[in-house]
Amino acid sequence: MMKYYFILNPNARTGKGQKIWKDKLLPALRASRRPWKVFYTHFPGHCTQIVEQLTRPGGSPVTIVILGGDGTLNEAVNGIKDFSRVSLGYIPLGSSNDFSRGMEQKGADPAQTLHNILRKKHEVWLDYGVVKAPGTKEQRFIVSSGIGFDAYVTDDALHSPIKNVLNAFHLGKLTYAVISLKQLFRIRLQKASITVDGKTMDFKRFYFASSHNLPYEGGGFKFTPKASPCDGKLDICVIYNFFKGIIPVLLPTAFLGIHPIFHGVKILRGKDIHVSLERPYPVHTDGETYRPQTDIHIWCEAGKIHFIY
Ligand SMILES: Nc1ncnc2c1ncn2[C@@H]1O[C@H](COP(=O)(O)OP(=O)(O)OP(=O)(O)O)[C@@H](O)[C@H]1O
Repeated sequence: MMKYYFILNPNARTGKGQKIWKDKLLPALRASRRPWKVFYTHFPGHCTQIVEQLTRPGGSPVTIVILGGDGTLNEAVNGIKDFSRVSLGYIPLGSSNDFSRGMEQKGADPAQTLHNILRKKHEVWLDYGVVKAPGTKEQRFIVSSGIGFDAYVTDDALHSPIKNVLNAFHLGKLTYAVISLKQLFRIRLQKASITVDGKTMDFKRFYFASSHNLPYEGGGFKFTPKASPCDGKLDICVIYNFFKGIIPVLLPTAFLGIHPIFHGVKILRGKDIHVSLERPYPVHTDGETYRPQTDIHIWCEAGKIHFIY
């Protein structure tokens, strides 16, 4: 019988995920009488290490179920060695949950999702994206990867004390708005050249380009409303040529996915993308940031992930 491996980030949603695991999922799993094992992640990068061990070429088929947020799911996708013998399940226990929002899994009862995974209620072969910059390791993403303003905001939100200060005053929901305004003042706009499947376009006053496997990022911004994780392509949202004062008006419209009505928003689609800048901008993959880059190559790996839900 196929063994189920669960990987739980006990810190997801600042600890609430672990409680859901203990109270709801563990009893259901015990009652299911399936062979299973759980791993707890102890540090960033740990999930990738566990998945690497479980999916080494030559082993038997495994089902790996991730219990955490988008960051833990990203780590799992980055750890898979042999896709052909892995089935992946996901029970969203994180805070932003852009993956489950895009898969229309958001709000689903965790115990019901577990039940569906054990019964393989739905099966699909998902694409994932890859980013590569000169001299760096390839980085996979399952939701989106952006370069520019969105990555500045992500990076600031991960490291800035503003989040804790606002949380102390019960104003945590304002974190992204405050950080976005701060980064808007700071960003030095520049020209960008973007090539999609061999066709090059130039953009002046460039803010960011985010390449998407699924429609949402940043906790609900529907930057690419029509992105599909099963079409073998990525949708790219490019924001450019706006006066800075317009951005606080533009960004809220992205929650509804109606921002493409503005000049200065371009939605592109393709398999192979190059972004080239004059000065480095930071990059994020599924909300985790790494050092600023001037040239990145992004591409889509089609239908590699056997996903059950
Ligand atoms: N034991 C741990 N201690 C600290 N950080 C951890 C631990 N285990 C995993 N992490 C890191 O925490 C990061 C965020 O976790 P995760 O995405 O699961 O939850 P979240 O932040 O609540 O949700 P979301 O990413 O959807 O906002 C992961 O990228 C992972 O690297």
